[in-house]
Amino acid sequence: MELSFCNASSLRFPHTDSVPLHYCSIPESFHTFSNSYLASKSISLRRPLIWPQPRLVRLRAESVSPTESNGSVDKHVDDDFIIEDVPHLTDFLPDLPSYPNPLKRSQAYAIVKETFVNPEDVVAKDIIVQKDSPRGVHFRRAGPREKVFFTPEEVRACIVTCGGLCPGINTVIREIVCGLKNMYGVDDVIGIQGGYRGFYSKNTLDLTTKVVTDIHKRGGTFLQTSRGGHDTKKIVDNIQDRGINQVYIIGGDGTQKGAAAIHKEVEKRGIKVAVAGIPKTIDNDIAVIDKSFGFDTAVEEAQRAINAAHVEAESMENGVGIVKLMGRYSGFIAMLATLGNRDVDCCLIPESPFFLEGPGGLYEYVEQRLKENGHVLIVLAEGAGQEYVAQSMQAFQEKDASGNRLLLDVGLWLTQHIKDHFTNIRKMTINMKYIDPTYMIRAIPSNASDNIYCTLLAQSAVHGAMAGFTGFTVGPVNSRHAYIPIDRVTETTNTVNLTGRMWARLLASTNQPSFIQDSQAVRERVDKQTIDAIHNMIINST
Ligand SMILES: Nc1ncnc2c1ncn2[C@@H]1O[C@H](COP(=O)(O)OP(=O)(O)O)[C@@H](O)[C@H]1O
Ligand SMILES: O=P(O)(O)OC[C@H]1O[C@](O)(COP(=O)(O)O)[C@@H](O)[C@@H]1O
Ligand SMILES: [Mg+2]
Repeated sequence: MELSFCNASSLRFPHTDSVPLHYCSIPESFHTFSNSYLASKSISLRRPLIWPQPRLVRLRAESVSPTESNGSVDKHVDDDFIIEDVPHLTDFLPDLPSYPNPLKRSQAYAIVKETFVNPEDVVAKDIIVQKDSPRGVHFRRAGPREKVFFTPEEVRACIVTCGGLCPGINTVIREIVCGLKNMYGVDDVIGIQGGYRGFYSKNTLDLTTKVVTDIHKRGGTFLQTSRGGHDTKKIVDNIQDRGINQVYIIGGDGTQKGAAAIHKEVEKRGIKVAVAGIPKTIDNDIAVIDKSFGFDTAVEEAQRAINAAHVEAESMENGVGIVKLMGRYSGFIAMLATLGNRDVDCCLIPESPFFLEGPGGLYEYVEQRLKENGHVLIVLAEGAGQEYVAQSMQAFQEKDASGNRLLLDVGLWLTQHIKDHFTNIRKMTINMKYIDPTYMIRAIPSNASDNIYCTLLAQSAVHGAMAGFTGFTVGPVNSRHAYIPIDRVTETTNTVNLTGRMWARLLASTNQPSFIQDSQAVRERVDKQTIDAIHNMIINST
């Protein structure tokens, strides 16, 4: 297939009808797919795809010498060096005064050699490159800046937690409060209770370092959470009424979309409010960042359930242990909990369709393991096989308050089907043990490594907001913390790459069937889906 530029403002897909495209409206994710993807598929462009305004490289006044500086600057150094920058309060409040960062005087940072992040520092999105590959996409490196745009006395910060639970939320809350106080001398931090709707329907909590000192030892969220209830206007009215000027929003993909809407409304109203998103998701489904906080804790905690199922299964003749783990659309917990365990015979995830009957199917494999090993252990993600469950239950699509599709219980469904098959068709007696530990895993406090991660996230968010950045999400990209435009993390979902090496490692470790009879066909399907996704994005953006 060949893609070519027809002219500067339209892009043609020769194999389909012509799809006109304004050069200035190529969606960001297009670029993600584009240069490297297109190159790998031998798709040639007559000129490289580069980011159009306003997402083109913009390093602001902080990084530009006084002679160069007259507001924001396009730093279009190289066609293939791209910085996806985050907004700054001075974008819509150009006369905002700045102040020297008080961190320099703080006890903690007094002897640090380079207290402040070099404004030119960026973090590369892709670190596996070849000699001739484009330099690609970069994000602004997180950390303290020489100039801040708030005095400690003027800051009134708030923290809100939304969506499902995840280990480590309380650590993030604690470290935002302590970071603001201990690094910047900020005393005024309030907690919004019960998620987004708490902005306009509940009283706030005063969050002092004393109040939050022990909360990291508890699971859940000290501030409570909810789904639904996002009303941008009411929320921003409330932010204004309460005199809040820094908003820290902890939550998943839905929450980050809400944060982006708040940021846009704030910008529209021209008020000095920095909006910082801290990504939370136990499913690890947030794009761009390496991994979400609480994920390691969840994988570790899942071992207890998997081990229990294994003990049960191996203690009886023809024991079948099934464990259901979280993962709506992304099977990361199931995949890594399986890889970390080694007793698991089969892992089923939403990304990888499976089938039950016939050669290469699950029943055949279960029977083989029962004969070879006397027992079998299956781990499955809640989103796996939903199409089967929906068919057999003739369910209609229900949604939760946030609009997420409510899943049917695939664990119970699979348990019943395996039982029926072996009892009625194979006339074998099996001992089935099904464990669903999902809420138990989510509700625990984070482990030590996640606590460290949560601290970095919280402190990076505080540094970013104090430096006047806004509309950003913070997170590690190739293990260096970065400020990422919120839209960037919400426009796609992080899922297990079936054609990547990690899934192959799992298959090699469990020796389970891949449920793929024709791997070339799957690769082509994945490729086609990618091309279709690009195509759809182009259509949607025109
Ligand atoms: N597209 C959206 N725009 C604005 N707010 C949203 C959007 N999607 C979800 N939200 C809000 O974000 C919050 C959490 O969303 P949810 O999907 O339940 O959890 P998570 O953030 O963990 O994905 C809810 O209050 C919901 O109303
Ligand atoms: O029952 P609840 O509280 O709605 O949560 C269930 C969902 O929450 C999750 O744990 C995480 O979802 P979010 O990231 O959207 O909060 C999913 O794995 C699961 O489907
Ligand atoms: Mg979500």
